[in-house]
Amino acid sequence: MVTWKNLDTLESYQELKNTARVNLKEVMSGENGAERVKKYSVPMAEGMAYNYAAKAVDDQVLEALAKLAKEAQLTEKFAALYNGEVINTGEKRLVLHHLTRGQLGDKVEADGVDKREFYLEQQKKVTEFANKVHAGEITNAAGEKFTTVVQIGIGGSDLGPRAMYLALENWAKKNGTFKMEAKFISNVDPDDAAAVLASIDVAHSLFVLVSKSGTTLETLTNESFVKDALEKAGLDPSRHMLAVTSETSLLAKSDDYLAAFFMDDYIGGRYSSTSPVGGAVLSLAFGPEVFERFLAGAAAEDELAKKENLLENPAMLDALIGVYERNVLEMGCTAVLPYSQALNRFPAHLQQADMESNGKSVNRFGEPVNYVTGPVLFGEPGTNGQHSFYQLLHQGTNIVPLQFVGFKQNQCGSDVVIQGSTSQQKLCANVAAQIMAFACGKEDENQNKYFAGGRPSSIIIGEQLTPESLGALLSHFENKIMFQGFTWNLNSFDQEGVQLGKVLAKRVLAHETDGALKAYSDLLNI
Ligand SMILES: O=P(O)(O)OC[C@H]1O[C@H](O)[C@H](O)[C@@H](O)[C@@H]1O
Repeated sequence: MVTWKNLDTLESYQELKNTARVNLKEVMSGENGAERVKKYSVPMAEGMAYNYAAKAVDDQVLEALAKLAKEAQLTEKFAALYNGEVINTGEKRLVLHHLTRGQLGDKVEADGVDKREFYLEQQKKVTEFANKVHAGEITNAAGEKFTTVVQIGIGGSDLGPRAMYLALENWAKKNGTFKMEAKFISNVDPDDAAAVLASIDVAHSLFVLVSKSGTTLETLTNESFVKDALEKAGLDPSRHMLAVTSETSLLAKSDDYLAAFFMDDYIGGRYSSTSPVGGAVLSLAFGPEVFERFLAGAAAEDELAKKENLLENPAMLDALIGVYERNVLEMGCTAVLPYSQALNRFPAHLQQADMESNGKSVNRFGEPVNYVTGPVLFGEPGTNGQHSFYQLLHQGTNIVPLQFVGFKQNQCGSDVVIQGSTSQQKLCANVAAQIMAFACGKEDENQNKYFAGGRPSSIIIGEQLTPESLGALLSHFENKIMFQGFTWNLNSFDQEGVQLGKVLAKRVLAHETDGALKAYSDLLNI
């Protein structure tokens, strides 16, 4: 049995607050620092490692964090989740995204079926469909092969799949598994759909309409936009569109689609990349085998999240160091900085995954909490970010904990030696340099050129960004967010905070406004 308690009622949290602060600059200098880099590292799946040498922790803090993990029953709560308890209390739902990629515990039955079987069956349907499209067995009305796939969706039905597609696009081209180009339409801004439509050959395009609820205004509007374009091109939309939705949504009952693949209410939108929400577009783009390799990487990382020993559980450790930074060291933001161009949109996906999950002021029982919860998360790939917002990270008045991600090898294999080093070496040299610059700073009599240091970071290092390591990376962050939510005693799986704006926008469109909202409507010519 697990008990759900607020963080500030836990004894180990008080103990953690009383641990001595670590002087990062000191501990990362000299041979001491070199030792830490070797010692403070946890293996992840697929040969990756989570290295936290440059975080402001030492053995005492880690011990206190281990006690906190125990008292907060993080392992037991994760087990309760994957064994099918109603963890999403706000919506009274199970939370089963792990089951889309593996079986971590007991068989979970809901709605009268074995849920693992249900997810496998949907994945099989996606695989069969994608194989038929690639083989030219499913074609357009003229009998020609589809060459492009366009995902229409927003939020969780866009960000994760889009980030994953971009992460593997060049890898697939290099490895001969690239099958179809993918594009994404998300924004209700008509310029988004128009630009995508103008960039493709609609007659040879498949459109995947993705909406778990089947009611999202932006997605339904964009569906109409695309249907209109197909009709204007003399094409039958039902020969070009498929749907990914929950079985209970209205979309599931429509005959307007070539095929429909299902998820259910137990897969949160922002956790749906490993369901058909990501599966359809990724299988069509790269082949189902690549998608399965991605799932295998996620499943392997999920297994590590079950480990009770904090120092062997990278997601739990990352989560608790984050809680320490947020609640004890009082740092309000966090930045995710992948030194990999392919992870260009990964921070955007994590913005939703993290902030929509843990951006909350009430606990899982709806009672206000007396401590801070999820941080503001942002990020950009390095080295680009270095020439942009790193100024604030190095010398600003806020200390922002950083999460670097780096790979030893690039994806495309092409590189050049300029001034004695390859571009890949330059990329990796930069991330190493940044970690040390943030941790140790630099003395200077000129205050303008002085770097205080003491700015904590971690780095996930992998061999290469492949389907497996991408899956592992995704799982790591999903599980990190989950463990933080457990520690803060939040329900990380609902998102009531997005509702109010939707309701007010409807009112504006129906011209049912007064006061300032009416004034804004007038200003915007609605
Ligand atoms: O997949 P859908 O039901 O269309 O939902 C799309 C998105 O919109 C909602 O407003 C939520 O904020 C997101 O969590 C969700 O991913």
